[in-house]
Amino acid sequence: MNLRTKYGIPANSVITIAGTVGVGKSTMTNALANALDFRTSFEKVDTNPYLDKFYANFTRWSFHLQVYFLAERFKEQKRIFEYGGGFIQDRSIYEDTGIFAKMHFEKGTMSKVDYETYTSLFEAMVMTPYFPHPDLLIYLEGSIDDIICRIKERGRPMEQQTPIDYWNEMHQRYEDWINSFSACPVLRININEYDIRDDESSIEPVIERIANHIKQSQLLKR
Ligand SMILES: Nc1ncnc2c1ncn2[C@@H]1O[C@H](COP(=O)(O)OP(=O)(O)O)[C@@H](O)[C@H]1O
Ligand SMILES: Nc1ncnc2c1ncn2[C@H]1C[C@H](O)[C@@H](COP(=O)(O)O)O1
Repeated sequence: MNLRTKYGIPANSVITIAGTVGVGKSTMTNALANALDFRTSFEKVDTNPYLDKFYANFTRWSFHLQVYFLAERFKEQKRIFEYGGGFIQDRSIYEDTGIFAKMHFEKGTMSKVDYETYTSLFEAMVMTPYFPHPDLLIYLEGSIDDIICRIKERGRPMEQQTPIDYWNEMHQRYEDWINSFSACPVLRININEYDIRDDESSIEPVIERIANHIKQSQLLKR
């Protein structure tokens, strides 16, 4: 019996993993998909044509990058829908607007007109009754020091050259954002509560919590 069946997680569930850069979303996405026998939906970092340029010049490329991410995530949303669910998704679509676009607008690295154009596109595409929200958003949280260590350890050049203040600000914004997030049920997990890199079996308690959370949310919906 696999862990999905053992804990009664519906085969068509869609679980999205949220959290700041470097917190461990991709690692968790892989671990959960393997354990539950679900498909994965990843952000494509290496083939993103704007990401390097964006890190080199936020003001010049922030609008282009947001539109690119929005299109990519929307295509992924369609793919998930066409398969009928059964997916773990690395980063939610809500973070693009709630964290990144907002932060760049408020810091002055995205113009007001670009931000308004982007927001209206996002709302027209996502905030409609036809857009399927995930069954669960897992929010990974950890201390800024641990997260910065992970960003350094991963070693993406564009992120190494980015000032620490950028990651500090993002970390704070994530905390504020998740405290008022209500588009779908949320399970908060601290990165010190599991160790899937060195101990594969530590995924099982996480799965048990996911199952309980999905069950509770379904009861509340009735
Ligand atoms: N549970 C963990 N324990 C220790 N290191 C981890 C853990 N999860 C992820 N990492 C490491 O942290 C870095 C960032 O992880 P990643 O999953 O790529 O984060 P994200 O997708 O949130 O940006 C990687 O080097 C990864 O190996
Ligand atoms: N919407 C976004 N705006 C700006 N930058 C973004 C956005 N979504 C992801 N990113 C960046 C952040 C990281 O450098 C890479 C990949 O994110 P990760 O959290 O490591 O999966 O893309």
